Amino acid sequence: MAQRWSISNALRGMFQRETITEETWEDLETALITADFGPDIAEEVVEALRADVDRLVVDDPRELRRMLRETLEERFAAYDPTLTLQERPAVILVVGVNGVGKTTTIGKLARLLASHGQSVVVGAADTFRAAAVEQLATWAQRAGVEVVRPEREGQDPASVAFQTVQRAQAGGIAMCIVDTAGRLQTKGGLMDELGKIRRVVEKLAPVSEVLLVLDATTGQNGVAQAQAFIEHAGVTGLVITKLDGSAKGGFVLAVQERTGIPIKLIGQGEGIDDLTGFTPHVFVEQLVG
Ligand SMILES: Nc1nc2c(ncn2[C@@H]2O[C@H](COP(=O)(O)OP(=O)(O)OP(=O)(O)O)[C@@H](O)[C@H]2O)c(=O)[nH]1
Repeated sequence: MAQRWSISNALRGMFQRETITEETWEDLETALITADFGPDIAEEVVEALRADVDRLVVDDPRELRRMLRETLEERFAAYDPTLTLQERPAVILVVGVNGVGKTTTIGKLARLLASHGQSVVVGAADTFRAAAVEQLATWAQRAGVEVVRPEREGQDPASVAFQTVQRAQAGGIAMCIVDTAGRLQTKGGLMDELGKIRRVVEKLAPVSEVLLVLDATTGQNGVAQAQAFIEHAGVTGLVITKLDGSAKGGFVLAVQERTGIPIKLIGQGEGIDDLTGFTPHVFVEQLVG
């Protein structure tokens, strides 16, 4: 089944024509803008392909499809999507605004790492809401990994993060994933708290990854969210969630290029197995069809 974010349907008419015409280019630009690549990237892609088509004297739209895949794949692959988890323990902080899917992503990631034979502990440094702690504990149980809870409601999140890393070190646990409370990128005090969590954790161990979770359905607004987190939390990778509910496959490229931070994981569903690494080749095959 075609992914909802695929632009293959939008491109269908274009590839059914016998030759490449002016309408072909208009259709392509519209398809790219509709998919939320943003006007700048859409224009750049169309211009680059136009130049190649002229230079190589191509007039078969099927050849243009192949060239479109290549151009997009090259742009997607300009960043390294590999998670850097060599430290022991490898500490991963997960940050983002409210409701983007942080806790769900942690459950899925814990499962993914555990299925590769890694021991994992997750820490509930979202101490504002008791329900958030329980939600994380439920995911940990599903993933078959340990959880460190706050000792009391409202405990300093940095101290829960600290205790989670201590637990990993004491138990020889390889991976330590810390959940943080959702926060609006405009709330300065809460953003500073992320810096504190990081500094406190670093007293024990280096932070291997700071993953910023972005909801694909928010589109270009996600870029503004990303900038503030990048400034305050030293983000090393992006996780794009809810792509299954989005028609905005182009957002993935736009956010990566505008922030300069690689996409490392993609969430496409609410189930525990609905998280994958980001593979530009596979993504573009599905995107262009
Ligand atoms: N369709 C879909 N839903 C998702 C995905 N990831 C998360 N969700 C849903 O998004 C909602 C919010 O997810 P949470 O994991 O609670 O989000 P959070 O960022 O931890 O939320 P706060 O702790 O309130 O900031 C839940 O209903 C999840 O099931 C995804 O990839 N696809």
